[in-house]
Amino acid sequence: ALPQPTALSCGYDRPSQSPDLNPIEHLWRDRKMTILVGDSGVGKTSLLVQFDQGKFIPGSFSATVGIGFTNKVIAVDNVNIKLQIWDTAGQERFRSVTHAYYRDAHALLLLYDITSKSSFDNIRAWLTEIHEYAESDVVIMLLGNKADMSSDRAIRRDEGERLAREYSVPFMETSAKTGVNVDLAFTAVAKELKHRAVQHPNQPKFQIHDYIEAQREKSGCCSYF
Ligand SMILES: Nc1nc2c(ncn2[C@@H]2O[C@H](COP(=O)(O)OP(=O)(O)OP(=O)(O)O)[C@@H](O)[C@H]2O)c(=O)[nH]1
Repeated sequence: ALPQPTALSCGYDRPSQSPDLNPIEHLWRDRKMTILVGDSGVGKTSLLVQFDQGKFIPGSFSATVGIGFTNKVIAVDNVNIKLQIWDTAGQERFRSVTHAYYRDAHALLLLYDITSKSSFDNIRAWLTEIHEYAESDVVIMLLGNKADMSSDRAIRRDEGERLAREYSVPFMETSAKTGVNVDLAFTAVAKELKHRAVQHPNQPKFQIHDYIEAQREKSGCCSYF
């Protein structure tokens, strides 16, 4: 049995699949499980707090213990997509706990810290784990967090882009502190999940790239590829 959620917990009900519901109603009922993963300290909890509450709590770093989740509803083309976002502990000693959740994940946001070379170098190992434990059609997005700390940057943007391209996953740099690209990252995931569930349930496709591109053209906002 999976351990109960700890921090951020606000109740968990499994999606129910009633045959007399149309696909849109199923979407409303279903919660799309999205998991934040990456080394300890890259900013997973901070990213979720910024997305959920629109704030950044500076100060001392307190590592997540175990795993917890929060629910968010994102309107995508008049359909409400419920994301159940799980914040995992990056520390090695909790790794076996988080592996158990990969299998049920619809989406994974994989973070590194642009000021930490080791967190970037470990992305390949994270991707290996994801491919081992998660479903093959899981939506994966690579995020280079702490984009506000450009003076301490250890990983150039193009290095992040290159790695993402190598694994065919979308990429952007985010800042949990300033909020840059935070909403966009979660919205892009929600759009992709809606696209897969409603329009092409059997043909997963990274429409997410197109969406990010369109947003960039509209606002000039985003660091992406
Ligand atoms: N400047 C800056 N600091 C950040 C950002 N995101 C997180 N931090 C800081 O980095 C430290 C670690 O952030 P957390 O969100 O706790 O990291 P985590 O990935 O959840 O760590 P674990 O729970 O151990 O896996 C904290 O001191 C945060 O304030 C960011 O975008 N910019």
